[in-house]
Amino acid sequence: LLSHCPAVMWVSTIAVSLLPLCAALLLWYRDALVRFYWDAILGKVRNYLTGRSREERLHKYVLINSRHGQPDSVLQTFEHWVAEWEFLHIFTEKKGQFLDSVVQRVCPSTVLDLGTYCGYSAIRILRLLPPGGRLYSVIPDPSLAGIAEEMILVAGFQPAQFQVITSSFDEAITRFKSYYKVKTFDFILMDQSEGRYLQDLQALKKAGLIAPGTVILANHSSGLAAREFLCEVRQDLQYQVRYKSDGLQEIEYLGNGIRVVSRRGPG
Ligand SMILES: C[S@@+](CC[C@H](N)C(=O)[O-])C[C@H]1O[C@@H](n2cnc3c(N)ncnc32)[C@H](O)[C@@H]1O
Repeated sequence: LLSHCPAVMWVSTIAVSLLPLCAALLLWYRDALVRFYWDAILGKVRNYLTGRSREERLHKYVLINSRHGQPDSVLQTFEHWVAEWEFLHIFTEKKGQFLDSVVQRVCPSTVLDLGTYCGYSAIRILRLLPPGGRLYSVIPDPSLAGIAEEMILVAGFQPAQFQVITSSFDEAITRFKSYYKVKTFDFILMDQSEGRYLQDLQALKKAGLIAPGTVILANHSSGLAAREFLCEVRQDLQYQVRYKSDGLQEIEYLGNGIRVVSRRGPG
């Protein structure tokens, strides 16, 4: 009987025709949905039950379970936490290996890590820096900065090798030359919110903190929020997008150098 009702037939037709769109949207926003699920529901329940934030729970777990002074053990303990306990938005597995390969190739002396979070990517980079290399890592939230700094120290790095900066990204960028005496960065990891990528890149350039040869690795740069950033670096002949892998874009600042045909990397 229902199949003879025109209204039901219309609704069914529309529902079926919208299915591919819904599937595409689910696929496109799957990372955001996973994040929402963990952040909004399970995370809050756990915060309530333990009286600690997720990052404080991770901090305690790493302090207890890692071998202090051994960066790889600290990194593995982070990864174990993510695999067994709670989702964290950090570089792991494929992305981490790609980050390692870029750092090893660039061999940077001065590094900027935008979006320290709990210090995972900072430790990952620090363990590959040449002697005398220094990493500056920026995170506006002071409680996260405290956790990250302790994690980096637990991994065995000395204060002379790194600086965790607790300030807005804008303020940090304006102070690198005057206060931290940074000339230019050889390598920049962009893992703050994607909507900031373009403005932070422009601010870094305006402040004279990037030079020909500076390599920028931008995470989640294929998403909608980073579209403007990606259009800019693709169109501007001063940049070369060199490798793409798993949502990561490796970009080299050439200045007025010559742009060569782009190469595809692993992944
Ligand atoms: C994806 S996490 C960085 C993860 C880190 N790179 C790692 O792998 O260990 C990004 C961090 O930057 C912070 N962040 C991003 N955009 C921000 C903004 N506009 N203001 C304040 N904090 C921001 C987030 O709160 C989070 O702590």
